[in-house]
Amino acid sequence: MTQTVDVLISASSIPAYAHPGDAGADLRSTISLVLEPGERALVPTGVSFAMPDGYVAFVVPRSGLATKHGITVVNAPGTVDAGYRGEVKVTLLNTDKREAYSVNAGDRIAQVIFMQVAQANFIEVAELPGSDRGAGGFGSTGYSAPATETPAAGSDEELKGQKS
Ligand SMILES: O=c1ccn([C@H]2C[C@H](O)[C@@H](COP(=O)(O)OP(=O)(O)OP(=O)(O)O)O2)c(=O)[nH]1
Repeated sequence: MTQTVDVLISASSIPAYAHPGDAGADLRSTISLVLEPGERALVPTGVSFAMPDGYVAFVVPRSGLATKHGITVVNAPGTVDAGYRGEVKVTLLNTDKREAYSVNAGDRIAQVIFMQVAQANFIEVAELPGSDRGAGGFGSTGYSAPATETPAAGSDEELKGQKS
């Protein structure tokens, strides 16, 4: 079942979830603007929140705008702190190299996701405990599919086996 949290809101248009169970509620622009290729702009949404401590709101791109028009959120996920009472704004970027993108007032430009977060209680130590991964990162596990015991259907090994 979907968890909910009470969030106080002051808004010109209340963000809506398109479907039951959706994680993101759509944010609308309060202004019209044109983003030229490669251009970014800080876009007001007309909403301000008060959420409980221990929560954060993340401002993230809409996949349709990203895929069809190259519109993204520069700092995604934009972090709205629980204590922030100002207007939520979205730093939109038009990554398309050729096409300008027009935003009309009222357009759904991004979405906001509410999540529980913990603050770290930093405990300084001389040496960190070991782990399976250790310090490996940044592609240390490679990029191709891991080798398997059984060759995939249609693989070279399987075809060779059929021939012999
Ligand atoms: O996409 C975003 C990101 C942030 N904010 C607001 C809410 C957030 O609580 C505040 C500060 O954001 P952040 O901490 O990311 O910015 P900063 O550059 O570190 O500024 P500050 O010094 O004010 O913390 O700005 C937005 O409205 N939209």
